[in-house]
Amino acid sequence: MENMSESPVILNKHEVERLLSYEDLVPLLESAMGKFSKRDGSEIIQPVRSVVPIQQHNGFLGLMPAYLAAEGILCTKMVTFYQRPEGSSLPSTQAVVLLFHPERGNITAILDGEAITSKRTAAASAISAKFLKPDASEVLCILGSGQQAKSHYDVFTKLFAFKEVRVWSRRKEMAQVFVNDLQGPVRVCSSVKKAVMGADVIITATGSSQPILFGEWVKPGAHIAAVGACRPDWRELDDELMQGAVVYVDSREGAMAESGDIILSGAQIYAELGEVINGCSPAQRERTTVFKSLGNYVFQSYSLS
Ligand SMILES: NC(=O)C1=CN([C@@H]2O[C@H](COP(=O)(O)OP(=O)(O)OC[C@H]3O[C@@H](n4cnc5c(N)ncnc54)[C@H](O)[C@@H]3O)[C@@H](O)[C@H]2O)C=CC1
Ligand SMILES: O=C(O)C1=NCCCC1
Repeated sequence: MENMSESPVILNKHEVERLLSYEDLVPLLESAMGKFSKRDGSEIIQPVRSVVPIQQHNGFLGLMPAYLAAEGILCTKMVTFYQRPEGSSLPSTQAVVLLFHPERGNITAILDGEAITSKRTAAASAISAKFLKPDASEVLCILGSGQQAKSHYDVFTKLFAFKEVRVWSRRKEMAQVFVNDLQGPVRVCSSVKKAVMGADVIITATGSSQPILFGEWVKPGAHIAAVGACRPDWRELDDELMQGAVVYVDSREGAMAESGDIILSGAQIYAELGEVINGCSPAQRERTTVFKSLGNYVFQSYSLS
């Protein structure tokens, strides 16, 4: 979308949803993750995001600039996340992505960031599963029933052939509402333990700040895409799980600054997912693996630019 005029293009949520397909996004994101992990500053510059905590409202504002020289992408995302009470009509995650002309510095596009965040995050988890899930993966389990749960359901069922999909949400009726909106069969589970027992792939996409997923319930060799708990004092996974698994991250610096599951458990980071993509670190599929996702790189606008 080349915009040479003075006024930036403005795309709302529906337009972004229509234009941003997983077919485009997944391979582009995989390539970008690989480039990022080379730490070759001439390819991708992306500092750890700045976060402004908004403690009195259980939220934060994140500022996420990035420059992808080869692709000519200069952009920043601004995102807020608020822990909302169950049933709140407000979205927990809201965002805008600004694209700049890398030579001239003017703003070329203003994009709704909610759909970008949903799809980009789910695409990153799908890439982690592509490399790290057990070879014979039959059961997918999703913890949470919000925006990320939905985008993860969409891309995981699109890319992989699971025989069974389960969902758990802290209020069972919310899990039922979630399932009612989907096309395929999904089993609503009444506890995290029931949902995750025997699952090959587990997605944690909740707003929790305390562990909800415990290592003793997880099938050895399972792959966990841990999407929530993006603050240094928030958790979704317990110490046993974190310490016993092979832990992959999107960005080492980001994880050490922001992931409560890593910082508070003392778990060692084994590799960045980009290092696996580049063939520099093995994908230990036979072990229990955790991909701790933080979203800490702004390839959000990649396939729209
Ligand atoms: N890693 C990444 O790149 C990204 C991570 N996130 C994170 O993903 C998580 C989910 O985000 P959204 O789906 O946008 O939020 P959402 O509000 O749409 O859904 C949150 C879900 O978590 C559940 N939940 C909230 N508090 C809980 C608790 N204490 N225990 C158990 N379940 C709880 C809610 O019932 C709901 O099902 C958040 O933690 C958010 O920060 C969001 C965007 C990108
Ligand atoms: O990468 C993002 O976008 C987000 N990451 C953590 C939670 C809010 C959104």
